[in-house]
Amino acid sequence: MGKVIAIANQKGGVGKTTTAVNLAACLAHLGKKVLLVDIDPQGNATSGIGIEKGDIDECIYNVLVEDMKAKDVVRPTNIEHLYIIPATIQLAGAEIELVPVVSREILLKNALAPLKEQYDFILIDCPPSLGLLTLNALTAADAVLIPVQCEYYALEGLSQLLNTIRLVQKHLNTNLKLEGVVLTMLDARTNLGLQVIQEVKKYFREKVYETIIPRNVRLSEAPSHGKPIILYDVRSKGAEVYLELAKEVLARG
Ligand SMILES: Nc1ncnc2c1ncn2[C@@H]1O[C@H](COP(=O)(O)OP(=O)(O)OP(=O)(O)O)[C@@H](O)[C@H]1O
Repeated sequence: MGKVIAIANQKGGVGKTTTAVNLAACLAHLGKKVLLVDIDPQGNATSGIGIEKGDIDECIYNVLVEDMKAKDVVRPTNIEHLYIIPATIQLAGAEIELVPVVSREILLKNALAPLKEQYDFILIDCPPSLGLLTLNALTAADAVLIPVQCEYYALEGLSQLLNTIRLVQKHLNTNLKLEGVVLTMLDARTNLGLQVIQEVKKYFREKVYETIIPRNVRLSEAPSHGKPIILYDVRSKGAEVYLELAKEVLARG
């Protein structure tokens, strides 16, 4: 059975999508069959992986709101072994449209269940909120990976997220584990970074791995330089840190 990892943090711009896209590409490069599920209405993982917005007929919206089968929305990407369920701006209304739906927190879990046997990893790129879409991701996931940008307000935001994760563990998904914390856009290990890690360890008994993604890692080497989300060529130096992260994810199993 494939492992489902939600990449979540309700804080905006902390590196969720950049981590999701590059981790997915690196896991695929290491020979794993990977499905990236974009549940952020901004659709940055979708465009970041190379799918033009005008080129999308069906997306995760049709799965969650219109009951379409997830397998019918999966698309191949230009990267071998990497597939995506795209998102479009249509998804922005889904949280309101789903209000009358009973068990609306488990729609994604149910939709992805038949795909778990077909992929080694399913990565879910969450939107910057703790709303219904993120709850669906946390409920569908086996583990959650938290990108944290180490700045002054990081700890406060993190404690909100960890509180939500604990509530999800209690009420919606007793199997949810913490996969790890990715400290993004850091130049070096700082006191704030260490404080963030300590905070996480207070909440979780599982061993949490820590990966540091430096700020502006050779952005100029990225083939999609100039786009908001950088998808590194896995052979480039910029991808090294994501390859290390992918190896840690594999080692954890
Ligand atoms: N390691 C990094 N070094 C420099 N810039 C980075 C790094 N990681 C991400 N960025 C940049 O920071 C911005 C936000 O990153 P990203 O979109 O991945 O965050 P996000 O948490 O998914 O955002 P949102 O909350 O809007 O979904 C992007 O412009 C991205 O290119």
